[in-house]
Amino acid sequence: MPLDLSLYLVTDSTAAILKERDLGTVVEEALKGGVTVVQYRDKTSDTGVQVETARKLHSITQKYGVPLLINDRVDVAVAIGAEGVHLGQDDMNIKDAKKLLPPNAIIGISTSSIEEAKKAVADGADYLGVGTMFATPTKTNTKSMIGTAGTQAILNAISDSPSVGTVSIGGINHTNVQRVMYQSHSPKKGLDGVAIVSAIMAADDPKAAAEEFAKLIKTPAPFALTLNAPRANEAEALLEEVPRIVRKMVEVHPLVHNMINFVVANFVANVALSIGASPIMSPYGDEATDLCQFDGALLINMGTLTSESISNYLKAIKAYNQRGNPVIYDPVGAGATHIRRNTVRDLMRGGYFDLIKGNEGEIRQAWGSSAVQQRGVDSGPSTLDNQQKATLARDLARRERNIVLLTGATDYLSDGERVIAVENGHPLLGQVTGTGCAIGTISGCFLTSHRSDRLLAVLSGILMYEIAAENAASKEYVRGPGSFVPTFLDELYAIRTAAAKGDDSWFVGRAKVREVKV
Ligand SMILES: Cc1ncc(COP(=O)(O)OP(=O)(O)O)c(N)n1
Ligand SMILES: Cc1ncsc1CCOP(=O)(O)O
Repeated sequence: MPLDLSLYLVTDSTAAILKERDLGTVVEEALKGGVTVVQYRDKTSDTGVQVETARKLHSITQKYGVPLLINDRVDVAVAIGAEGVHLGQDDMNIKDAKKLLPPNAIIGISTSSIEEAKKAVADGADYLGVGTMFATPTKTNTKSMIGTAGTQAILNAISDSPSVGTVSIGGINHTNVQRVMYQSHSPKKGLDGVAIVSAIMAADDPKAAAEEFAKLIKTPAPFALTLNAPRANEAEALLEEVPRIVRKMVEVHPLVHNMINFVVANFVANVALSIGASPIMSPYGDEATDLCQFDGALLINMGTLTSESISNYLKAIKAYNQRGNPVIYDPVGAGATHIRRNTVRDLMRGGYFDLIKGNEGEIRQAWGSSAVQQRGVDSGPSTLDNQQKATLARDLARRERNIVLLTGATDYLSDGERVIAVENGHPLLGQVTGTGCAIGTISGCFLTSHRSDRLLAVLSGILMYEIAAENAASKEYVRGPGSFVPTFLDELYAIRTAAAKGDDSWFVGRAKVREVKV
């Protein structure tokens, strides 16, 4: 029987999940919906009951040509002639299980670290249950939550073993399954599927739930990033396209939904209006289901975080992710408090960000560096040299499979392959609150208007913004931050007006951009 791990059902007979229903009926419905493997997992029944139940389930799975695996109990698998077993780290080891099982039996094992995964491969496992992906009420005694980043690291470590299958398990549902498959991906090895308990077993209609999973697994995530192969002179090639992308953004007049801190909301809304976009400031997560229909971008800026913000953010991220519209994350002050540190972790687990934008301290926190202590929202003294900043931006973008912008005197922008350094801008930008936050909004406008190359979209936004700042600062009547702000808005507006007329002269010879090799 071939092993197709794409939609792997793990059974659960507890009242909370199975309710009053018959296990065999629920499993059969799930099989009708497209489940490709069934694992019988029963932590409480006596051996006799387990053998009887397993035999009944086997007669059902055989009708659908789907393998039945038994959780933990090699003896039960042997007794009923099941296709294989799923073992935990504390169960019988693979070598001993092989002695008891027929030669073609399937053996899977749970792994939550690189060491466990490498050992499982060396011991001859057919597939690995990799997890726990996300916290789940179905199993609370899990060893560690590894998320997509931990899963990617495991896949990377065993990428020279293409024949060993992998499924992710823990907290996977219809909302996150595409992101789990997309982000849990190393260059040479991706997941073969997902293992699901409650999202199918507890569903009112297990057949429909399985069908929906099968459909989602086959379809690329709506936010999947197409990586454009770097060209010989990448920076120059990108720059040639910038004026066209700015013109396009002005034409599109994009909507940008800002969940932004109250300190900068007014300024940021004015920046968006000046460039020809349409801003809406809405911290209310339930509004996102309506707002995302307009195909604009969502900005999450956690500058003035409250106890209610997080659930609002997660609702909005879910709506925009499902629709495939850009989501930008600005983890303001990410390393300032333990609440913010946890929020970064929870939001990054909770949804997909097309762009993560922040200063050095914030990007290091998003990466998960320990001992990042920001003083307030400032980055604090830099601990990284330029090459390290470029590498950090590249690594985070590669891990998250998105775009990362690390801001500073030099901005580093990466899609995981290319790294572009931008040296435009003016020191007065650092003297006005909200000028950093506005880059998140600007990026949203450009990501909405130009979807085929997200790095180019964000680069175009940064250049429009920073060249306008240089133009403003060069006026002799600009004496400091106070006179800079209105002039800056005027200069953004001037570029927008020029672009609308097809005039690209604002850009000629102005970009200070280079490609960084890391
Ligand atoms: C496919 C898959 N992966 C992981 C597990 C978890 O197994 P284990 O760690 O042994 O925990 P229990 O399931 O025994 O509670 C699994 N069952 N299936
Ligand atoms: C068996 C198991 N092992 C790790 S998490 C888990 C339970 C997954 O359940 P659910 O799919 O309901 O989150």
